[in-house]
Amino acid sequence: MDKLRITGGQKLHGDITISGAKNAALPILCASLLTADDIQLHNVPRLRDIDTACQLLAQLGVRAHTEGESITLNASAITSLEAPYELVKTMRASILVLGPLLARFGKARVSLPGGCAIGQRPVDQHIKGLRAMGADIELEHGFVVATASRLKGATIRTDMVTVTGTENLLMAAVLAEGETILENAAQEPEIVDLAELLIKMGAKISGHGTERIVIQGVDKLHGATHAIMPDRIETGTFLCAVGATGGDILLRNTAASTLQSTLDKLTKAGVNIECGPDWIRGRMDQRPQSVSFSTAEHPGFPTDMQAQLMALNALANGTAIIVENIFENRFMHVQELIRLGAKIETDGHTARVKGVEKLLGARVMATDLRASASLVIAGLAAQGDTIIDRIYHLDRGYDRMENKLAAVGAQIERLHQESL
Ligand SMILES: CC(=O)N[C@H]1[C@@H](OP(=O)(O)OP(=O)(O)OC[C@H]2O[C@@H](n3ccc(=O)[nH]c3=O)[C@H](O)[C@@H]2O)O[C@H](CO)[C@@H](O)[C@@H]1O
Ligand SMILES: C=C(OP(=O)(O)O)C(=O)O
Repeated sequence: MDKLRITGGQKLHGDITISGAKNAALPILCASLLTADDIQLHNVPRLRDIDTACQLLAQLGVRAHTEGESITLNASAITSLEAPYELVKTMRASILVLGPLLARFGKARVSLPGGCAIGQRPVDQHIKGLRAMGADIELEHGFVVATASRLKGATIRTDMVTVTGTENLLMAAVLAEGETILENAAQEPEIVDLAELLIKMGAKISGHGTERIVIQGVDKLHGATHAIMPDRIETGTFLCAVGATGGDILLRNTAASTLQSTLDKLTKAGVNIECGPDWIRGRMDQRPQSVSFSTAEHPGFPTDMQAQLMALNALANGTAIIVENIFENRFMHVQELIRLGAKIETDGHTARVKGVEKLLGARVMATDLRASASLVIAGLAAQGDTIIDRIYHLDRGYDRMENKLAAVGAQIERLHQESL
């Protein structure tokens, strides 16, 4: 297992190009199942979840051609309607093949995604919505087994806001007969990106980006070309890093409008933020100020940024109260941040972070994707060496993170398994 070694204390200076968004690319890759024509995607991030999604699509018979950050997919010769456990267990977003397979082929068998470290994460709302559209769904031997002659439009109100739930139902509804209304829909920018691709493919969708999405089903979709939106979480992660270390970084190929709540909190923490049409500059020349926050659905503060902003707070002047409202078990980075010298207490969904003047490098373990990112940020600001173990979590969702950080002055290197 690879590790990262970081020698902290370097200020970050320079440019970083932000990659395409993992959480937009994953549903969009699955949307290729909705047509027999080519789907040509650009700005696809290079990371492990994308490889897993491509393996899953290949297993279903989708042909893919990759060239740099572009992938062309063709689902004209599907050979299987089953997403096996081996692939689904490594990536929960695999459940996103359910809606498209059912809508186009009337059948799908998808392994139930395993309980992941950050919470239980059931898929009951995906199932409830597809049933409302007329699908017959059974849970058999750990698989969701779904059939439908043709899905029928319905008004669906999910019990809570769910991002992949909204995406699955959206992809099912575009080929259903009649009108579907998704109420209490997720409003995340990644939903908008998916809807924009589907519209290019001939889907009739309105209201995406609001809590009520209206879809008029069509008989057939066609090919399209689309560039994946920039990754707002990668953007926010690098801004937290410069907030913790100090310095001046220019993030290119990003979109400030997709991360306003994060930018607001970073500004309160003392980071000087300037935005242009496709760039954000973050400058920091002081000790950060503590900033309290609660995670919420978009446009609220994203749970996927909670760990990173906690790392910044660990070094801040003052005490921050952080409330995690989306996942029941998303504080696993706390124990590791404490190993670096942070002063954090948790009580249920609330963490109290009393900023310290310095962190000291130590050996720590990554427990999930954003927890790993928080340890990188803390390690960059800590005195001495930090070794982060189990960085396969980081590789799931960050595109060559250590290279991007090294290019702006961080002392960070990957220790490959064989060199350990
Ligand atoms: C690939 C992807 O886009 N992942 C993102 C997506 O995950 P994901 O789509 O899995 O997260 P959801 O929005 O579905 O989850 C929100 C909450 O609803 C619960 N829930 C969800 C569905 C369901 O059927 N039943 C149920 O109880 C979940 O356990 C969680 O407590 O949104 C999360 C919330 O912004 C982000 O942290 C993830 O990075
Ligand atoms: C939790 C995340 O991803 P996933 O839903 O793929 O586990 C994330 O991107 O932070």
